[in-house]
Amino acid sequence: MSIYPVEDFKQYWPENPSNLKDAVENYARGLRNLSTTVLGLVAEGLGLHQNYFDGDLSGEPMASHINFYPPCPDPSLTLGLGKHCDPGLITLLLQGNVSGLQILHNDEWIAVDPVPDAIVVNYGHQMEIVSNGMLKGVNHRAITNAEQSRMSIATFIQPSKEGLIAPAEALHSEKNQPIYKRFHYREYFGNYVANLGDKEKSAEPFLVKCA
Ligand SMILES: O=C(O)CCC(=O)C(=O)O
Ligand SMILES: [Fe+2]
Repeated sequence: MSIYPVEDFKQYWPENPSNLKDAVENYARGLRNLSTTVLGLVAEGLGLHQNYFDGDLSGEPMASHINFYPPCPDPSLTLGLGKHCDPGLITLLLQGNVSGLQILHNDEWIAVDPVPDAIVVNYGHQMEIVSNGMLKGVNHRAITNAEQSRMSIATFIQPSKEGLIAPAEALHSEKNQPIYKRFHYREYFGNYVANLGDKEKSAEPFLVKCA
């Protein structure tokens, strides 16, 4: 569901339970502040201006996916959510207290176990592109377990669809050429959906090819 800007979406949220709208509003505002803080710190860490990710680069309305994974009698037979990389800049993930998230690192799936009240920050694919490959959009998936159901809420911070994406100028040079061309996020996103979240296939048309 779309959660931010609150004024644009509050009218569409369910009326029941009666405290839901206020709870979602608090959550949405809190997550927006958190995302601004995190993106400011990441920008600084990359040597960019603290406001680099403000505006179009994080301008898409914030949407939350509420994922519910029922217990699965034989988890070896199915995944809760298959391997993918989130498309945007960062994803803020609340994963409750049941394990299930795994990230792919050096061809190995590694569990990211929940920490009480903590929010996981995953880099999305646009972060990799804007940082010209310095940061990596993380491939991840969710597994099921036989005993407990699991719920997670993933909130996506993404560029506006008409926003222009390109490696930040300060992060490439004569020696360190840009890996990606400039493109509109809309073009990427269409490709992402068509390729079911596959990073390499989604970015293929936007790669700078060496002659
Ligand atoms: O359930 C999880 O931990 C992961 C959810 C996720 O990756 C997503 O909604 O994009
Ligand atoms: Fe994801």
